[in-house]
Amino acid sequence: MSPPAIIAPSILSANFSALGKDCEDTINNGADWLHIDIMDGHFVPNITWGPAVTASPKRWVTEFKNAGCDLYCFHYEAAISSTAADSPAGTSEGKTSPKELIRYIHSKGMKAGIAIKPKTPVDVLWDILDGQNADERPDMVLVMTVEPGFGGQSFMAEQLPKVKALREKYPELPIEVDGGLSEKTIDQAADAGANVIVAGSAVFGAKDPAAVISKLREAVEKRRS
Ligand SMILES: O=C(CO)[C@H](O)[C@H](O)COP(=O)(O)O
Ligand SMILES: [Fe+2]
Repeated sequence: MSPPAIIAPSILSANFSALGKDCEDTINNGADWLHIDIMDGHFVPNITWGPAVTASPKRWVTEFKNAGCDLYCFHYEAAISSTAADSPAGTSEGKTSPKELIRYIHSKGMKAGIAIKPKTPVDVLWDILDGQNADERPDMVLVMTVEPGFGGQSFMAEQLPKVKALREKYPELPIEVDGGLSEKTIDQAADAGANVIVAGSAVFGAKDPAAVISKLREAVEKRRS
């Protein structure tokens, strides 16, 4: 059976002056996960939160584990462009490949996700998903459906063939979509096979966030086979 619906509101669209309350309300409204975008002003043209964030996805694994993260999802493109200087403080582990980074995240007791930007072909993931070592395989793939950087952008339906190709090849893999998801776009994403749904403005901008979360969930659940 395909994996269950997981609704992950992006707190990028929350009220930053009442973040704790917004997060609590969102969980009470039925969200499964909270999606926290770590943006560094370098990989994407925006800065969000995190300790003095850099372009390296490996640099902050331990810090985010200690801060309570369960799943650490990094960008494939950031990993392949990282350098030795991006290693975690106090280590000299050198350049990080996506497989090494997944193994490192697992060694810290977190699940690992790998994200691809709209211009990155899905083919780059096959070798990683088919890796011989289970420790080096991701627990989730994220197909970005906007250029990462900002909430409130339009959904890029042309990214959905990537989701479809992933779902056909990996019936049980959690597949996340992020960017422009709402009651208007969820059907296309769910049809393609996405089950982890990130929604920022659609949830935080809604009069009834619980109803939106529930509709997003229903759309995924009714397509499960
Ligand atoms: O990763 C992101 C942007 O890079 C956000 O998670 C995403 O944009 C969510 O916002 P919205 O649902 O409003 O598009
Ligand atoms: Fe995001």
